[in-house]
Amino acid sequence: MTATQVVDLAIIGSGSGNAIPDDRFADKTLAIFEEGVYGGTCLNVGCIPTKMFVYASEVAEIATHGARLGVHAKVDSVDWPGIVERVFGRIDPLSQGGKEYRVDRCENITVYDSHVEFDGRDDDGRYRLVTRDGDTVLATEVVLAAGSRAVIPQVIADSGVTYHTNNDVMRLPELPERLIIAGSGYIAAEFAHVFGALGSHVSIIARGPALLRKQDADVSNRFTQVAREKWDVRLETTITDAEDLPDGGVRVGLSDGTTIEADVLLVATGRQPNGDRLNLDSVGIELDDEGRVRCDQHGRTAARGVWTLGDVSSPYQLKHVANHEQRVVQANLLKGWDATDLDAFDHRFVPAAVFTHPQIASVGLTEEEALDAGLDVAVKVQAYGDVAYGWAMEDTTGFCKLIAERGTGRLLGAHLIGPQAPTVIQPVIQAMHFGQTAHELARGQYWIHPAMPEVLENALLGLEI
Ligand SMILES: Cc1cc2nc3c(=O)[nH]c(=O)nc-3n(C[C@H](O)[C@H](O)[C@H](O)COP(=O)(O)OP(=O)(O)OC[C@H]3O[C@@H](n4cnc5c(N)ncnc54)[C@H](O)[C@@H]3O)c2cc1C
Ligand SMILES: NC(=O)c1ccc[n+]([C@@H]2O[C@H](COP(=O)([O-])OP(=O)(O)OC[C@H]3O[C@@H](n4cnc5c(N)ncnc54)[C@H](O)[C@@H]3O)[C@@H](O)[C@H]2O)c1
Repeated sequence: MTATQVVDLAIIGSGSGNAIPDDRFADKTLAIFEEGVYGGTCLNVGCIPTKMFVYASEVAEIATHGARLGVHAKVDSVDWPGIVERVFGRIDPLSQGGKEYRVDRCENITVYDSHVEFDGRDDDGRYRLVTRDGDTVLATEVVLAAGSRAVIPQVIADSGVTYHTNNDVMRLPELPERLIIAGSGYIAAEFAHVFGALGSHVSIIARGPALLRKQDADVSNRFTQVAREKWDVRLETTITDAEDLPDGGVRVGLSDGTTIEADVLLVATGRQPNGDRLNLDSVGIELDDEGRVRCDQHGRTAARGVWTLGDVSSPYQLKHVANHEQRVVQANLLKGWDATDLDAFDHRFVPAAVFTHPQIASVGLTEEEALDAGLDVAVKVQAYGDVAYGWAMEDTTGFCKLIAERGTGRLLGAHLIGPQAPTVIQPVIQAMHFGQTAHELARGQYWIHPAMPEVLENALLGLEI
């Protein structure tokens, strides 16, 4: 089909962007463009499937290490195709159903299964959007919700070696015996756990001196130490060359002169916003130095009527942030570009978690950031092993690190590594948002005994503020 359609609102990207149209948009005509799988990264190739794999790996990890609790269990076998089927047997119908809902049941919405780019504006000032399939849509307003994509280091791209990313590694036909992971951030840490716990031999190639270096230094160092005990971790090392092996598998050469052979190479070296593939110049929208679409706190770009949200523009590549920004932009679309009461992005206390093993969660400033900001800080590190539930688990590596301002007791940051860290941290996120001090959080409520959050309670009480 090639046609020209005129709409009130065009949305580029069906991830967080797909949540914008609701009943309040029933009187508007809309177009949604999606060049990939409907529903975007989180649903199809990101948060949700990865965590479904992580949970299976967690079960394997616990079984494998039961002996220290007196439970002698072992993992007899891993049914990788069965796990893949379980995960995508649930996810694929959700994606398909989401698309069918928009196509079949939303009369005011047209879905275009194609890459789209801007081609300036027409004489009436409407944005001209042209798809790769040859359709043209003229839109009064546009939302950029185009997300991000995996960055492939030049040396890997140029080598011609077969590599995988998060887009396809979860659909491998069989569990690889040996896996090489390039990168040492979120995705590397999560997939190392997924494949390592299920039985793959994992090699991580990290160019820096530690894994997860954006975390607080104590967390990054502890994680690196734990990781080195179970995976082949190569620090301060880069890939210098790579090739497919004649009988299958890959070989990579490293900067220290060694080589590694494996069945699969996974690239996890960061994600780049997709704004560079939208021909934004034609409508006067700029990217910042990190390649993100520039916008104000209300999600407005420099082009009147063009809004933006999520990975394509946000400083945080996280789904809960994309969802928040989507709600802000959705509200502002309804209020109108010039409204004086526009909603604003709230990026003050953005939490994040890495679902690796041990789990990691953080919110607020690292100790280094707090000191660099010139704050007078109190720091308390409390081991999971100091509280009753930690004893129950025989935990020896987990801890909770809190950073607060001396004098006021204002909570500045929390960094946890250990079982259920993403759940245990939530009271700190809440306290920071609602302005509760460390003392109020510690003593203004009950803490269930002897539950894991007691590690947080004890850390709060231990802060010398
Ligand atoms: C492996 C992995 C695990 C993750 N795990 C977590 C997690 O546990 N927790 C968390 O908070 N975050 C996680 N994230 C990050 C999270 O997935 C993203 O921050 C979030 O999905 C971004 O949403 P979005 O709506 O901005 O973009 P997306 O969901 O990526 O949607 C953008 C859509 O736009 C489409 N598109 C782009 N350009 C065009 C174009 N020109 N024309 C047509 N269509 C276009 C794309 O195909 C895509 O479907 C993870 C990411 C990855 C990769
Ligand atoms: N649990 C979660 O919330 C979750 C999970 C996965 C991904 N994500 C999001 O997706 C983003 C992307 O994940 P990611 O792990 O790809 O990125 P990342 O930014 O977390 O880590 C990128 C890693 O790649 C390394 N790197 C970058 N360029 C390199 C190069 N040329 N050669 C070698 N190493 C290189 C970096 O040093 C770093 O270790 C994350 O930043 C995060 O926001 C979130």
